[in-house]
Amino acid sequence: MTEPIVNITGLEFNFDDKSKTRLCVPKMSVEAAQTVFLQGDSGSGKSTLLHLICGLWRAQKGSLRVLGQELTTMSGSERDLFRAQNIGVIFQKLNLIPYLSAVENIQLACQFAKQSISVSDIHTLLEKLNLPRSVFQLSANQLSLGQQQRIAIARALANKPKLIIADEPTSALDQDNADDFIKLLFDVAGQTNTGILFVSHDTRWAAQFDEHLHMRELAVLERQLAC
Ligand SMILES: Nc1ncnc2c1ncn2[C@@H]1O[C@H](COP(=O)(O)OP(=O)(O)OP(=O)(O)O)[C@@H](O)[C@H]1O
Repeated sequence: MTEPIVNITGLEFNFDDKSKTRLCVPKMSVEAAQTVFLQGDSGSGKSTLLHLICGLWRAQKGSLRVLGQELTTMSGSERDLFRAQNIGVIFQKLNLIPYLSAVENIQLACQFAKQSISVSDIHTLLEKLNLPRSVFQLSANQLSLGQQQRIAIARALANKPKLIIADEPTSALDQDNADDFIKLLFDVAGQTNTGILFVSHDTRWAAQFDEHLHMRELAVLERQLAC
């Protein structure tokens, strides 16, 4: 049997803060090409969990394997490279470089992942995402939010990741743009057999996902306030 692309057992993450906040995730998995909608109350630890799965943060205890690699024993730079090469990340804050064009933003992400991509492949990807050719060379800050979202998806897909992690990616969009965004994400991920772990407060789309997880069944957030 193949291992899930995300495979968590007995994970514990302690914030380095006075409140001694700890997130515990006994068990969680995402299968290859599976789409998972993750829901939870504000402050329940959704973003923290995604930061751990992306390798932005490192848990102190337990096991967190992504695509067969144990992230808890990697150094920060190893996790950065692993993320760049294997995980497409789309956060609410798109983190595009504002003065670079769509094409340059994607090239930069590929350079960081030590992978090469041709300009014509970038154009094909951007066209697939319905970004008009006329804006390919404009800087990101000259584009609409919806266009910037498309670049963020293209950048997340450029390295052909097996997993996309999206943390409230639609919260800055109006309903029509948000619906378009989800459709695009599913279309492109479906064509490439990419798994999706998607966090949102908006449950309208939950039914479209293969699995619907809730933080209260998945994790415990403990806080011991210092006296
Ligand atoms: N850098 C930090 N240092 C200490 N505690 C933090 C830090 N970031 C988050 N927390 C705490 O961890 C808990 C989980 O936060 P997190 O951002 O993961 O929740 P969330 O479910 O994503 O919330 P929301 O839906 O409001 O974005 C919160 O109680 C928060 O106060």
